[in-house]
Amino acid sequence: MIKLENITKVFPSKNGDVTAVNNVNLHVKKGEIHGVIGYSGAGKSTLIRLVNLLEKPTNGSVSINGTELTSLPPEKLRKTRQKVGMIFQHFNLLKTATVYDNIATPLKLLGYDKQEVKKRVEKYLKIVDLAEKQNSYPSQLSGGQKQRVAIARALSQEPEILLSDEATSALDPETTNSILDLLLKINEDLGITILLITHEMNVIQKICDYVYVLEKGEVIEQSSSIELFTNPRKHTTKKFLDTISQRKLSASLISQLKLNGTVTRLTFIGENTGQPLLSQVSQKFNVEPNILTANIMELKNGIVGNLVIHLVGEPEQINASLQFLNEQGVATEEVEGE
Ligand SMILES: Nc1ncnc2c1ncn2[C@@H]1O[C@H](COP(=O)(O)OP(=O)(O)OP(=O)(O)O)[C@@H](O)[C@H]1O
Repeated sequence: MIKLENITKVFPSKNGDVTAVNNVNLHVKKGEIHGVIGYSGAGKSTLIRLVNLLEKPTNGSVSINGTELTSLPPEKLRKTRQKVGMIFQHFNLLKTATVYDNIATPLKLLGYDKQEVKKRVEKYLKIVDLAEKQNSYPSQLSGGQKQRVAIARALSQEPEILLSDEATSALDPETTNSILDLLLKINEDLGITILLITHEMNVIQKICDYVYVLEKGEVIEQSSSIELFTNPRKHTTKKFLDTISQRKLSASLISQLKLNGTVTRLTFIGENTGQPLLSQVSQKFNVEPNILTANIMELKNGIVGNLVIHLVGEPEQINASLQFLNEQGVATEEVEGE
């Protein structure tokens, strides 16, 4: 559905060229939700703007439904762009227009007649649960409601793809959740493919099927969400995971605990709390496992559990216990003090 191949974007500047996006490949299949996560300056905004050619790539190709966009004549590009809706961090609503007109105006400009415009505005306001606000002005709405209007406006052009540029970054956690629920509903009920950029791991956790970690313009790690949450490889990915789980323990505590054992993170898929396995470990081997932190993360496609344990015992017994846990499908990772 969306395919970026070897995409690079270089901005020339007085102090030398800036490579905002460097040789990125990305493939979003129909009906999936993919997320790009990265810190400020990683190149996220540039990357998402390359998808509908709001930025022209310096190198590489962008295809939507098999159509290569970079070589399309303007009229055909305009038509293809209509398949791609976009929502933004700051909503981009017209302050002087009512909710109704914010959605209706772009439709009128596209040439739809009055009846069709009315039908669509009402249909999509209902989908975003704001039917009663059509005569309000943006200043009379909360942030979450403004984003709902922006979503209705994007949907009213009946796109196949929705691009989300930090759509929840300006919202509080509860409102963020309700907007993410709405995006899930849109994806499921209307079959719309979603590509989003974010710096918030909870957004990835809640709605993404697949994740790309972007750093200095490059994708440094990519995988299904479940794989990323169970087996993060890069330091940056682990730092993002630290923001949503109690993965961090103080360095001094870890050093102290390591005097008579190891501190190990166990990650497993499913609701199993890990407790029965730990009982087996202490029965089979001469070790004593103590749970230091525990949490369960609900992802879009499953549940990932995380336990940090202090395993007390002789090194050979500890190694044998860890091997046993690996054989049971539990990922183990030694926790370092930072
Ligand atoms: N029009 C431009 N001209 C020159 N440099 C640019 C331009 N747009 C972006 N950049 C540079 O490209 C790099 C990536 O910027 P980009 O805005 O894509 O990152 P980001 O991950 O979206 O960051 P943020 O979350 O802060 O918006 C930065 O170094 C930025 O300064």
